[in-house]
Amino acid sequence: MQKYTFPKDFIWGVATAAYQIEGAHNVDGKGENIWDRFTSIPGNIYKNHNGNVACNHYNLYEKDIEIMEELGIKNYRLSISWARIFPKGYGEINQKGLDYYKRLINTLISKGIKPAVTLYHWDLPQHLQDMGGWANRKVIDYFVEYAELMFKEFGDVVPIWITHNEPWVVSILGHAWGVHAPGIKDYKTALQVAHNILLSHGKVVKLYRSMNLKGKIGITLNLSSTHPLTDDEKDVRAAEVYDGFLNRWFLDAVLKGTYPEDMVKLYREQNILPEYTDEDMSIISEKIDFLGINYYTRSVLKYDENAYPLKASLVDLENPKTDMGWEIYPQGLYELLTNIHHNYGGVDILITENGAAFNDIVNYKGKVVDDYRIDYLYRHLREAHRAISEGVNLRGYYLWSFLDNFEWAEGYAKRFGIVFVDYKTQQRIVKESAYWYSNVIKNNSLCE
Ligand SMILES: CO[C@H](O)c1c[n+]2c([nH]1)[C@H](O)[C@@H](O)[C@H](O)[C@H]2CO
Repeated sequence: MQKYTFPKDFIWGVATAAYQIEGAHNVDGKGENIWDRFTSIPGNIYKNHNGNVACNHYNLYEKDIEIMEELGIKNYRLSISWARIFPKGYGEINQKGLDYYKRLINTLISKGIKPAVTLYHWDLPQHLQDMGGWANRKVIDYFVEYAELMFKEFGDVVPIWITHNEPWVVSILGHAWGVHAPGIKDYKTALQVAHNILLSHGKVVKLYRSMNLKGKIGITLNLSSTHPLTDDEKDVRAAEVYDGFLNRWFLDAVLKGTYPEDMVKLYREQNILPEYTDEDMSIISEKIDFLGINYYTRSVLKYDENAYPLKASLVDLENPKTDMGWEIYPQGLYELLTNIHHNYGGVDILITENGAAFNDIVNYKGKVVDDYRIDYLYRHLREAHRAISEGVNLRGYYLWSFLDNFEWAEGYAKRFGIVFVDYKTQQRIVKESAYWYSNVIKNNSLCE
């Protein structure tokens, strides 16, 4: 039987995010955030679901951490809800919110589970949105103030920090396509938001360095290997442009301190280029300790004369898909990892999200036999191992997600968890994929 062993100190973890699991949306002094507001508007979310209760992790975190401990999970990526700490986004601190995260993080550490904290996973305090949100450069300063408090409170016990989760999703889905909070549909605003988020990232990295903290800090980008539908030069160009739009705009800014020239030219021609300075770019590219990558699927592109602003459209192929409709394409992870390794100086990489939604059911024995998810995870970890064997500095993998949770615009209709959540009873059922992953962690290897 073929065995694929990972490096000795490889980080095996699971991931979640505050708004998707905590619930307690207006409890203990938490301020309103943009997802509380966005989900309260009928029509925005599948069946008007919201995160008001979610997995009730705010109250059940000890039970959830016990499950992690039983599974031998030693690393947990979580996010902090900014509005629980600063209800208005700045100024007055909500001590009960701070105390919750102290309890949560101390419980993890007491169980030997290392936290990796995402400072921003999409849940901007609504008060800041009311002043323009990320399109307003002032919000950058408030993010730095929030980060500084988090570093002061938890900097000595949290070894891994992620400034932002997926600036592309925040900017494009939230400010160009309008399908995420705050529901704006304007590309110029979206690209200015992306820039301001990247600038806030760089400022927080500089702050972290100035505080002489001993952990590692990075940013998480959602990346996807891009493929032309055909070898027609128009399709090839469409894939290149989409690669610039999704991947290179962010990778080049963070790791090279420049925006890619082809995209600057395109955005300038479309009059959607953000305002920025050379100093901004220098700050944005402050050296990071790792690049976080969220990978789920590849992107196949075709030329489309009518597609604004890229003249490129995603193609939906008739290939095996997850419940999200995303093609299952494990080799795309290998392509991405090797491309980044070769094009961006061998930066250390953490896969901060990879996983799959499937239509899980609880069988007559009360079990969730999610073999499809095990197959997805196996195939992607196999590609990760291939990349490592070819020299890629891949240091860890956080599975998305520990719990079934609120899947943004899809509400609770999509289950990504390795632990099933019955939202009516809040009962947890450990899925077969969790036991499988527990073995991978224990053996630090994949077995065919
Ligand atoms: C194209 O997928 C994105 O990279 C992506 C997928 N996902 C994400 N980003 C977010 O970081 C999570 O909050 C989602 O729950 C998760 C599953 O949808």
